Amino acid sequence: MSQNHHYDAVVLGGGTAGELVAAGLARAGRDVALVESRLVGGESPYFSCVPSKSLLLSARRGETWEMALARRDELAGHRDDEPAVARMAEDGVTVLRGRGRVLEPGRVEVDGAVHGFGDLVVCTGSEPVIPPVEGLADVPLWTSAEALSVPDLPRRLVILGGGPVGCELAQVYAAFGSQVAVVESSGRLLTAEAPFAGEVLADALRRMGVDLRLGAAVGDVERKDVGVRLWLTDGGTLDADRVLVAAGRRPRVEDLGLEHLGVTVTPGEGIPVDETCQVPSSTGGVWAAGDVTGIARTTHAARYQAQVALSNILGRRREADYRAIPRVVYTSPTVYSVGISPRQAGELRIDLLTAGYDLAATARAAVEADERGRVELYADRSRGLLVGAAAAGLYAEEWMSEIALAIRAETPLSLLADVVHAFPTYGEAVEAPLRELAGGLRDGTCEEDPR
Ligand SMILES: Cc1cc2nc3c(=O)[nH]c(=O)nc-3n(C[C@H](O)[C@H](O)[C@H](O)COP(=O)(O)OP(=O)(O)OC[C@H]3O[C@@H](n4cnc5c(N)ncnc54)[C@H](O)[C@@H]3O)c2cc1C
Ligand SMILES: NC(=O)c1ccc[n+]([C@@H]2O[C@H](COP(=O)([O-])OP(=O)(O)OC[C@H]3O[C@@H](n4cnc5c(N)ncnc54)[C@H](O)[C@@H]3O)[C@@H](O)[C@H]2O)c1
Repeated sequence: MSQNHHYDAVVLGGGTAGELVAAGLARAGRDVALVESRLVGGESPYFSCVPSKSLLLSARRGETWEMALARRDELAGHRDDEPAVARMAEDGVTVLRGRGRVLEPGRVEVDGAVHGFGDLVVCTGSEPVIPPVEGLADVPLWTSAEALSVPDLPRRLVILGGGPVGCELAQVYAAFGSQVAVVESSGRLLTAEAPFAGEVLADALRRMGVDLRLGAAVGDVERKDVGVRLWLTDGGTLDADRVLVAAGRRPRVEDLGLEHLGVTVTPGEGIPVDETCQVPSSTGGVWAAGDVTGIARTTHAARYQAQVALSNILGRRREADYRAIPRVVYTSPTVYSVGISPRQAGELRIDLLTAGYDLAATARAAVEADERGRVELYADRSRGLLVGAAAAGLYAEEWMSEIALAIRAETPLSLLADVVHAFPTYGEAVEAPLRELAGGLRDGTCEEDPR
């Protein structure tokens, strides 16, 4: 096959990470092509972050489903990527529409046309995992992409998975009147995070009428004359008009031809990257950023990795540091986690010192008439440093940012314990646990709240 054009760099995948790398390289004078098989912009603006946050906000405001849909679709640009394509063109990026696949070192095929490249940046994102449940393939399924782009409001919705996607969408659909059940095979919601966070959220969802089936898996699914019946491993059954699969996502690494560059990929696992976002390869010049690396799987992490890759491709060495990337579930109340979780600490054998505080004890909770939630801070006893935190509470995504900074900057606990917060804010809730941790590390004990 003859080659069309040689680019300094080809970026595979035009989502959050791919757009940022391609635009940055083009602005620096490189000849860049961005290959995108679906919509330039990727998941975040059209199928994930933006529509889900829009619907959650509409639910909190008490809007009708019709108003919420109109707002969601407006914010998602009606899933038209022409403005994004135009922005790429303004930056000097050539957009190649189609599926990209590496043919050999320095050559990539995009829907039959061959192009040359110097550097290759893989930003192909992730895809939903469909669990191997008997009968599931024979019933009409939604993944989050359908749930966030179609206009239907199912009367009875069963969600498989109680992670961030399952919890956010359970709250959306319950708020607008669907009868929602969540089946979560582990014993609790948000199983990767601090146990109290899942409990606060479970309480909020149950109060909205969500039927939580925790510790049960779906054993079998059968299509009925009307809807679907699901048999659970705990002996229970659920009837639904729609099943939404929210059972995790996996990096999109297959059929990219990376083996031609000496890159080993394992289905279900991220493309390996070093701290500069470079992929070990036999040719050099291979980079990856975003969900495809399987490292942090959020839009802000995709942007961070894209900036790191961009800097290194341009010859300015920069290393990624993942110690304080926030993980936020935008339900009401919000669940915010950052750094090491208690579960990870157990896996890594880190001896954690924990201090917590109920938000109900803040004056702000009384003012807002919302006393739900708690904050917990985790220090590494051997290093004497704050290494993780979790909070469930109103606006936690905003007032917990200082804790991310403290973890990233390794700010001494004695200094953090001296920081003054405005009254009356939820942010005051971190003061007592910070003092408790500082005191506990000094004395080898963890003191009671001295207030
Ligand atoms: C329901 C939901 C809600 C979420 N909410 C949030 C949130 O509130 N905040 C947050 O930070 N994160 C959120 N996330 C995560 C966030 O969406 C992702 O982390 C982010 O979109 C990853 O960006 P990316 O650039 O890595 O991949 P993507 O945005 O997925 O882009 C990858 C692109 O590559 C293209 N592609 C793949 N293979 C090829 C190929 N061979 N050739 C050409 N093109 C290809 C795809 O079509 C896609 O457009 C949410 C995720 C979900 C599912
Ligand atoms: N606000 C945000 O930043 C945000 C929001 C949503 C999603 N995300 C990203 O999207 C990714 C995917 O989220 P997710 O919630 O789909 O995945 P997840 O892996 O976090 O959670 C999936 C859950 O499904 C459960 N599960 C798996 N198979 C099951 C089965 N057969 N039956 C019942 N339960 C089953 C698992 O135990 C797990 O708790 C996350 O890694 C996250 O980074 C981010």
